[in-house]
Amino acid sequence: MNLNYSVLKKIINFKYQEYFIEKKIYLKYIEINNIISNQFIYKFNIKINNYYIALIAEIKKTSPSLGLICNSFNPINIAKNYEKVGMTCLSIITDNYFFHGNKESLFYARIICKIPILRKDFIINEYQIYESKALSADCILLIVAALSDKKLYKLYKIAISLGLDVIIEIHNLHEFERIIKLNLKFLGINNRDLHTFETFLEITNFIYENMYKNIILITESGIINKYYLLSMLLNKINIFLIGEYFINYNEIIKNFKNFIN
Ligand SMILES: O=C(O)c1ccccc1NCC(=O)[C@H](O)[C@H](O)COP(=O)(O)O
Repeated sequence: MNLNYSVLKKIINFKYQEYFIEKKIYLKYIEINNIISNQFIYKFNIKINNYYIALIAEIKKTSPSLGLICNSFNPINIAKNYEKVGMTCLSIITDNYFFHGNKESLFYARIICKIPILRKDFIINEYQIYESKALSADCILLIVAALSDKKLYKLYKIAISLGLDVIIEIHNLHEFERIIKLNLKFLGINNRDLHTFETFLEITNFIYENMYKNIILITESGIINKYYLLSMLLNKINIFLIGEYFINYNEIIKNFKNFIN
């Protein structure tokens, strides 16, 4: 695990403090939620098996790399709109300190939306996985760059045992080698280096060209126009996680139609 001085390191350090304090707060919820979901991967699997693209639309107000993205941020309305225009799944950032997201948004979006939801946060302990379940997330993200092998494997197993889907996220081939043993069917590739914020879409294409072809890739970050998307489609990458581009405009529906057309 390489956590040299970087934003990711700051976030992870902060998470250790945050969860030291928060652990008791959600305990009540955690005891009452036993719903098995497993809908997230299923949904985008259906899309790509039928030769559609699958879009995971991310809801975030700010980010360390971009600052404020959305002025009049209403995550529940955005979630409703995204569902209405036909997004495959939602990704809701619940980190508060760095992204100004919150857990309640996910909880309420889950009540009003039928499409599956990824809880996007920096998961570093077992407790957060139970918490994700309690919030009714369908899927969690595990960032390889933020976890030791031992912890990554442990958290992955716990999440699967609770009926959560998991997207494991890598940024380079070294991280890919660290997760080979998990025998994954799906893998998230973040085009953004979370230490430096440099974003290159070629990262996904490069990893695709240098790995087994039986793993389906989800490309994440930096997709800000349809030409980027088309270039990825040529490489048979057809699951996209898109935040800034969709959220940046208030006219989400118009924007989405432009994007698809
Ligand atoms: O985006 C950041 O600034 C960031 C910083 C540190 C850790 C994670 C970060 N982003 C999370 C993401 O991966 C993106 O929000 C997601 O892939 C969507 O990216 P985009 O379409 O470029 O908004």
